Amino acid sequence: MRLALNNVTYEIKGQRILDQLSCEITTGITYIIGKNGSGKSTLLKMCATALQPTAGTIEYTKLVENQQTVFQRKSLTTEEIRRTIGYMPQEFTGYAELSIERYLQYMATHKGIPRRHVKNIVHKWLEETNLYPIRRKALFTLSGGQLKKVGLIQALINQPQICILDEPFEALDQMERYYFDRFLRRYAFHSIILISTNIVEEMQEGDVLYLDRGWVRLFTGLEEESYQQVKEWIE
Ligand SMILES: Nc1ncnc2c1ncn2[C@@H]1O[C@H](COP(=O)(O)OP(=O)(O)OP(=O)(O)O)[C@@H](O)[C@H]1O
Repeated sequence: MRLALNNVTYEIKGQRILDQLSCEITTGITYIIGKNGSGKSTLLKMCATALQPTAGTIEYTKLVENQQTVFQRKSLTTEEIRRTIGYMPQEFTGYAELSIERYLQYMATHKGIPRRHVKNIVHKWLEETNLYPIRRKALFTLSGGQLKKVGLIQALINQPQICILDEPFEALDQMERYYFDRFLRRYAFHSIILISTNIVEEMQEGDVLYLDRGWVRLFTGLEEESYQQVKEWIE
């Protein structure tokens, strides 16, 4: 799977938020970083097909084998992208009146997990993220960290090939961050994972897309030198 941004520009109310952004992103973790208001959430919404660029294109392609057994790149349609994506927006709320368990079972079914497996899969996630004891609480009664975990689970539950997570670790404690981070790291071998963050300490090895008025710098492998550089930009 490959994601290509080609001169992506986004304007709203006369303000240019992203200016001719171009880069290619493949499987693995890519951190989207930048100061407050630099356009991280806007970019992620566009990658999740929730917003359209004002100009330029966002293209997902995957390798498919044709009848002559030759591999070719095929562009995914919007429908195919939506079926392939797990997205957690920054302001995730889910269906506020549903309980955690009902909501996750609903999402798992909606995302195509066979009904006979749904209960077990949801049960496992609830146990592993310490949400099991409060599984019957309605989403609107949850704390910020509890809701964030539900948001992450719904995005990851069907192991999507594209995960788009907007500030996923905000409000999580150290152990919970560690749990999701370990999961994403394993998962990054076969999926594109986009994570926006303002916290450089959260970043592990990965690529970095730095948004600064349309400038883009992409690092492959986050080594000590690049890590320090990223810290300087953010501060
Ligand atoms: N609906 C809107 N109307 C007007 N301006 C908007 C709208 N949505 C976003 N913006 C502006 O676009 C810019 C980028 O917003 P965005 O939320 O993408 O930034 P961000 O990098 O995710 O910020 P943060 O780190 O604070 O979450 C901001 O200046 C914001 O005020």
